[in-house]
Amino acid sequence: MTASVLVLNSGSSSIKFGLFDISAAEPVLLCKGLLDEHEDKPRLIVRSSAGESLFETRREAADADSGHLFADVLAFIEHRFGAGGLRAVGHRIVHGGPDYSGPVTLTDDIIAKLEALAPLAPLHQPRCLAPVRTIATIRPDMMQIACFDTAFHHSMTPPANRFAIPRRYEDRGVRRYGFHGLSFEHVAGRLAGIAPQLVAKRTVIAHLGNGASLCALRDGRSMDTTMGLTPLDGLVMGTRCGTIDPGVLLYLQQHETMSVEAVQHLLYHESGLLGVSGISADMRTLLASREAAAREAVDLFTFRAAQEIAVMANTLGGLDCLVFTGGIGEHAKEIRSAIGERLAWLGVQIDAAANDEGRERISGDGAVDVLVIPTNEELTIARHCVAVLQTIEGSFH
Ligand SMILES: Nc1ncnc2c1ncn2[C@@H]1O[C@H](COP(=O)(O)OP(=O)(O)O)[C@@H](O)[C@H]1O
Ligand SMILES: CC(=O)OP(=O)(O)O
Ligand SMILES: [Mg+2]
Repeated sequence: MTASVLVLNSGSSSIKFGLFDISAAEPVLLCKGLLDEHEDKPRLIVRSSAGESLFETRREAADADSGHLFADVLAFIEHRFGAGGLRAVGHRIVHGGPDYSGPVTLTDDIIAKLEALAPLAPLHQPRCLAPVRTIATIRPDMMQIACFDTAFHHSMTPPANRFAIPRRYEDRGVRRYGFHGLSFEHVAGRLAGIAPQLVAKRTVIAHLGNGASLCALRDGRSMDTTMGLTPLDGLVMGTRCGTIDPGVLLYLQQHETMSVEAVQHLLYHESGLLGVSGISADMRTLLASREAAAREAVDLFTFRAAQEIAVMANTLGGLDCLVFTGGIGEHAKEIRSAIGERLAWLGVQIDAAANDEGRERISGDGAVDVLVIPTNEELTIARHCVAVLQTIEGSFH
């Protein structure tokens, strides 16, 4: 019965999980899985750390809420690895609001406080918190630990985290929080291992997935980021608009007589790559398409990404290192090279062969080091869980 933690990562386009052995100092992945909700009947797929299929189950659409699938995950783990080893469940919680600069053990009061933040991350917060509620019901004694996307950006200070609106709103928490912090934390840690000489340098990490944001990093700390109060700001995303003239929202409500709910739906679900292409939110589909609208959506994506990288470079006073991560950043060489070309004036130059081969370092002769570092939000959460358990229970290694 190995001491373990189960990690759940609910993103906007996927729910991933990982079971980690925590009996040694560094968590080791035992198995991983995906809750696939894209088809009619949601599917749970579990694989070994080497990728071999271990378990698969489908649910009828009628009882398709992911809560039942999490009950299946727990049952599978107890069957395969023995009951009693699981010490905690760690969750990626997208919005932590102003209070949490690190992980926290969940109580009913804290869960209620996090649920109240749902309007600030409507695509994510309910999906992150649903399994917390399910597990609290089916395993009331199980320790649950929240790890926040916002926590890494607590190092941001004014003016980077300030909006130009009256101060009284800032006092009520209306400011830039930033997201994808668990991903940035992992990549910053890997970068320090791969290239310690770059830690003190001016680095921008580009997390390009279904959600996408940038982090301006110096000495391992977030100095600026493209997302704000909500994960709607910044880059063009799968279905989200990113930065937009706020006058557009007023226009839609006044002249198109759209309700607040309709505008929210438009900006979170119908915009971004999907809205501009009219074809898909999925970068793979757009890159494979011959339609002009698909090319235009990809073009806007790389134009805005390069533009915002320059904004982050301004915060840092220059650019020494650019790191790509996330589903698109790790896998779409066309996107990396298009962004690189747009940033040639900043000293970015991507080596075509290294980029095509998917090497870790893809820079050519330019002044900027360009790297591709796969993210691992689940491992970051597992490490946080170990730290929390050590604080509560003392060392258990
Ligand atoms: N080989 C690939 N080439 C281009 N895009 C890819 C590739 N693999 C994944 N992607 C894109 O990555 C995005 C999903 O990113 P991911 O980080 O997995 O999502 P999430 O934000 O839900 O965690 C999708 O747009 C998908 O098309
Ligand atoms: C915060 C966010 O956008 O997350 P994701 O990329 O998982 O949608
Ligand atoms: Mg993600």
